[in-house]
Amino acid sequence: MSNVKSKQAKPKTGLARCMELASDRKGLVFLAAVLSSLAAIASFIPYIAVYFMIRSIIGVFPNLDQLDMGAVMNCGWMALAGIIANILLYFMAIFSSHMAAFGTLYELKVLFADHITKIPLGYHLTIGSGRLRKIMDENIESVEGFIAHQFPDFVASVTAPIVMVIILLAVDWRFGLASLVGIILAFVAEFIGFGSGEMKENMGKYQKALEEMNNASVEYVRGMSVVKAFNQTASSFKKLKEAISGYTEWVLKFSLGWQNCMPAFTTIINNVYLILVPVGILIGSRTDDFAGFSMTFIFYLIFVPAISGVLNKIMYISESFMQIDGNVARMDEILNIPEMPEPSHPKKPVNDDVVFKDVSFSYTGNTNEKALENVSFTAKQGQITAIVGPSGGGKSTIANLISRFWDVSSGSITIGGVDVRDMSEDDLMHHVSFVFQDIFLFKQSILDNIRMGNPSASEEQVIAAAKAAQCHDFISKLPDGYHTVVGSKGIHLSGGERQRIAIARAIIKDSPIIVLDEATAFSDPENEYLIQKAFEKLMQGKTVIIIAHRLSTIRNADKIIVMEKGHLTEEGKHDELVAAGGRYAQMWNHYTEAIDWKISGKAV
Ligand SMILES: Nc1ncnc2c1ncn2[C@@H]1O[C@H](COP(=O)(O)OP(=O)(O)OP(=O)(O)O)[C@@H](O)[C@H]1O
Repeated sequence: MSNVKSKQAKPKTGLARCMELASDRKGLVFLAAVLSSLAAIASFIPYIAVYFMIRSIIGVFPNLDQLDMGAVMNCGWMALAGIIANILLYFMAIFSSHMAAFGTLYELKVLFADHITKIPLGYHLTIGSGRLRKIMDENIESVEGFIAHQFPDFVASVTAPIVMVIILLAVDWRFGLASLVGIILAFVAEFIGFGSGEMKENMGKYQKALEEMNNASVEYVRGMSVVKAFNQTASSFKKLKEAISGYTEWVLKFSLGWQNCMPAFTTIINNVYLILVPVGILIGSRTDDFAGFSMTFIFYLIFVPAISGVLNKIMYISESFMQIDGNVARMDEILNIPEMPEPSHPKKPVNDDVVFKDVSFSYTGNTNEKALENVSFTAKQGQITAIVGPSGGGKSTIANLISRFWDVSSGSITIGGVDVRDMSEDDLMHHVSFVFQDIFLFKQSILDNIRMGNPSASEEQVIAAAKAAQCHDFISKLPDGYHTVVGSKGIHLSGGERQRIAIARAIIKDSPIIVLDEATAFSDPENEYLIQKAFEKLMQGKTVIIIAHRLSTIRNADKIIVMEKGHLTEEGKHDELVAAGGRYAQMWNHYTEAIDWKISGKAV
């Protein structure tokens, strides 16, 4: 991987960053720039040819029979050659720039895809898939568009005005200056419109708001069932509503920012004769050589409209420059997330004890907002350690840190005596299996979904795991059995069935450590019974860390730890903790009261 694509790139302008990204293809980019400039220069040739043609005609007027037809024809050919040269040179420029752009895009996408698999998994939870998709699809694609189109046009928009100014001043400096006034005014209007810091900032905010709206829309669509179930509307989904309002605000600010400059710019470039004609009248009324004057004046009348084309191009390029600045900044924001460091000499755990030692962690990097503070406990090999506590206590954070979704801020987590940061990613993933509440099934066959836990497993092994996870019966009843594709032909799996498939996945993975997030609610007692049975199979002989929501399931746990506001407040077996009369005892009393209430409520 080239240094140029280093992910720690400092903030740069979009142009500089795109050039850096394409630096492996400098030759092609340079060729595109040269060809594009030549194309722009060639585009002036027809105007000059037409001028010479008219000059030949006026030179003999009214005696047209003295007209040198050869010279006139040559002018015609010259105009045609200019047009063809412009087309060919521009085609070759675009061809070269596309060659450079496609190669760069390919590498960038591979780099980005590789990078997002190496950043801490926790970032995926916070960045959001809508935003990542937009960056991958739109922001990175725009780098390709910029190198392929806007860069050659940008070079042409620098060289063309220079050549144009030289021609304008060389033929007659007075008409030249008169023509330049329009160009300068147009540039001023454009600079006010697009070049101001405020507009750049608005463009950045508009792009960001678009991203947030994307993210919120994806989330809204995903959570549609919940929104509907609670009889809510899109406008009541606060996040989406706010994202749409934010987008509306910035798109309006950005668009309205143009409202004065755009008409000014358009008026100027469409009225290029505004100053030229009065100057022409002034000079013409005082000249002794009227024939010479009229030739020159005609030249300017023919040539000056070419200015509009050049200035129009510059305007669109200015807009794309603002966009690319924001696009590469957002891409670099992700590329600059440090990758999870991999140990150079990975160590192997000697057993499957999981030990938290003085672990503190903050999601924000702000040490005042700790999600965990000085948490120490040991989950012994082959034992069940349950984590309980009120919402926000830090239970999921503990689970996430074990598999390095994030790295601890201080302290250490070891597996079999080895800090998880000193284990290779493969080894760590091999050692730990997760079963979360939020289960993701791919649109693939159930067989492949279970096999995800162990890609080399045979069909028989998959079926054995499914049997252990209590899902064989319902899978067998599906139209294509294990080969039924999830989500196809109206196949719908219940929450409990999905959870059992996830358990089958973990069973087939057969890692020695299981981190389990017990589901908070089961739809029916039968499902609950089956899931419990599946859990029991999964937990057999493993080191289990279970985030428990119903205290009945953990009565027999070897150890229970109570988490409150990021602190481990109690630790022990069920009976010990109940006897201690602390927070756990209080929770247990509430729990048994609730059960009693349910039973007596049923009896009434
Ligand atoms: N991705 C995140 N970014 C920032 N803060 C977070 C993130 N995830 C959790 N937190 C914060 O960390 C603290 C601990 O949260 P955690 O999810 O670990 O609690 P929990 O005990 O699992 O809660 P619950 O039972 O509701 O799932 C909370 O204050 C929470 O707001």
